[in-house]
Amino acid sequence: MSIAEELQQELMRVRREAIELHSADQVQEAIAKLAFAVTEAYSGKVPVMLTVMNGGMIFAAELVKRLDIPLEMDYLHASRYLGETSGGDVEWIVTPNASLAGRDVLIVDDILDVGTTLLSIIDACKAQGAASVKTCVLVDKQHDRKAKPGLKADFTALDAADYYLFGMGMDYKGFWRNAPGIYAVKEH
Ligand SMILES: O=P(O)(O)OC[C@H]1O[C@H](OP(=O)(O)OP(=O)(O)O)[C@H](O)[C@@H]1O
Ligand SMILES: Nc1nc2[nH]cnc2c(=O)[nH]1
Repeated sequence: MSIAEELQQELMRVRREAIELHSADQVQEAIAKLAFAVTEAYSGKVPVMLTVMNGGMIFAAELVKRLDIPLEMDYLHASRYLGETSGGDVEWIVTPNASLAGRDVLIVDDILDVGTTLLSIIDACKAQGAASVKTCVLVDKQHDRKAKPGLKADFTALDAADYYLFGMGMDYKGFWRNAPGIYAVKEH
C-alpha cells in the first residue's frame, strides 16, 4: 500500500470510529446563542476580531455572520501543535496586520485546551496597547491541566470531555477540520 493510501485509510478509520460529542446542529445552535452574548457585550463599540488560524477559521466564519455590530476582521497564525496531537511552544507564523493600539480586541479560536496559545496571544495584544482584550472559543476542553487554574475564555460556546477533538476547524493530523460537528478521536 502506498503512503497516500495508508493515510487515506487512517483518516477514514478515525472519522468512522470517532465519538460524536456535539452534532452539527448542536454546534450551530450554540454558536447562535453565543453570538447574542458577544453582540450585547460589544454594543456601541467598534471591535477588531482576531481569528486564530488555522483552527479558528470555521468557527469565526459561523460566528461573524451573526454578530450585529460594526466589526473589523483580521487574523493571526499561532500554532503549538503543528499537526501533532500534543503541544509544544507557541510558534508565531503570522502576526496581525491591524494596529491594535487603543482597540477592543476579540480573539476567536476553536479550542481552549491547556490555554497556552490564548495566554500568549492575549499578552501580545496587550503589549501592542489594546484597550481591551477578550477571548471567544467554540470549545473548552474539561480537565485540570489549564495553564492557570480556572482559566476560562470570556465567551465559550460548548464544553467537551478530555479527548483529542476534531471537526469545526480542529484537525486530526492536519485533516478533518471540515467535519461539521465536534468529534473525539477513539483511542486504541
Ligand atoms: O489551549 P492550547 O493547549 O494552547 O491549544 C489550543 C490551540 O491548539 C490549536 O492550534 P494548533 O497549535 O493545533 O494550530 P492550528 O490552529 O493550526 O491547528 C487550536 O487551534 C488552539 O489555537
Ligand atoms: N485538533 C485539536 N487541536 C487541539 N489543540 C489543543 N487541543 C486540541 C484538540 O483536542 N484537537
